[in-house]
Amino acid sequence: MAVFTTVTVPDAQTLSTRLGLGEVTALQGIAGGIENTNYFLSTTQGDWVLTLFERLNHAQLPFYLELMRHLAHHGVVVPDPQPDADGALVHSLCGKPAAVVTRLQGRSELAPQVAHCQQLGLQLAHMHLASRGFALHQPNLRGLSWWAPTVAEVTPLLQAAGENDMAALLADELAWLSQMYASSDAAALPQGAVHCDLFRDNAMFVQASDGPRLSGFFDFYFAGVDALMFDLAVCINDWCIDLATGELDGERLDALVSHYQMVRPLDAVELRLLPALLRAAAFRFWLSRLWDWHLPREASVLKPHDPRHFERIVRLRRAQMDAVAERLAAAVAQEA
Ligand SMILES: Nc1ncnc2c1ncn2[C@@H]1O[C@H](COP(=O)(O)OP(=O)(O)O)[C@@H](O)[C@H]1O
Ligand SMILES: N[C@@H](CCOP(=O)(O)O)C(=O)O
Repeated sequence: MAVFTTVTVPDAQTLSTRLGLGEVTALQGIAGGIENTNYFLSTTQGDWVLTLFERLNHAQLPFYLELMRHLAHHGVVVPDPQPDADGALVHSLCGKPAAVVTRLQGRSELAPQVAHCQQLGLQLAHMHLASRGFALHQPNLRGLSWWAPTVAEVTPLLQAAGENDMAALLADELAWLSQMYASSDAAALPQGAVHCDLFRDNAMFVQASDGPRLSGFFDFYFAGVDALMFDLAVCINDWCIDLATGELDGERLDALVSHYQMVRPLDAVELRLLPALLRAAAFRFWLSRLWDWHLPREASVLKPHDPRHFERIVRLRRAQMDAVAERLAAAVAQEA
């Protein structure tokens, strides 16, 4: 359950009135999620999601909420944060920073098929095109500059637990990725404000007569400026794998990459570095899961995700660089 702070109907009404959203007709806590307090809120003017932020503070939130608003106003299917009379998107409720965003229809597809990956590829590329005009800048806070100190923090804990192989792999992979990021190819990668955590549980689908239709992406609270291909790599490592083994599923990979390419063709350096960025994206989540596992924080991460899943993926992507490069080139060629 993810209601850390209880919100009453009068509390919600106060905020709804301030935002000009009408009378509250329903308020229901949302069970999913691990980080924030979320409620479905219905008013006489529509259906919304009310979030009370348990970790992020007022100063940190404008980047994420303004990005969502920018994307929503440029035709991308994302929740639209509602402003107050002064145009502010970050509000206060029950002593916490809060936001009210439009509610997406549908549900997450936790066993995505080719058709879901095609939709994801199209909409992800649209989102990357739309984010180009976004004026605020914040780096990906879970990027390379977070990795080195976090590896230093986690390594002694792994060693104390007798996980010396794991600690060695962490160090080796960090060294390889640091070198990759220092290359001229990496410096040439197109960048933008990207989601950085677009796993299958952060998208919604509705069923249309011709198949699933992506109704939106949400949970932008790890977004930041990074290579567009890093965002695509995060998606591939979650949407296009066999969850039990971490192995890539060729058909879903082709579907995602070829449909992305239809909207935003990859340039040569992006295609060349994508296998390396698959390693980077796997490493990022392996490390954050190790960090959550060994250094759990109060009032967040109720049930830490299993780091072993991403350790497996790191090992696979290291071993499969050439095979993955070939497969990606074929997927891109489908649409050339
Ligand atoms: N804009 C939205 N529209 C519809 N449902 C949403 C929306 N935002 C969040 N949800 C629902 O709330 C749940 C928790 O949201 P999430 O952002 O994952 O929480 P947390 O930040 O705590 O991890 C999601 O699984 C989804 O069901
Ligand atoms: N997707 C990350 C964890 C982030 O949690 P979220 O619920 O905020 O998406 C992972 O799987 O490690």
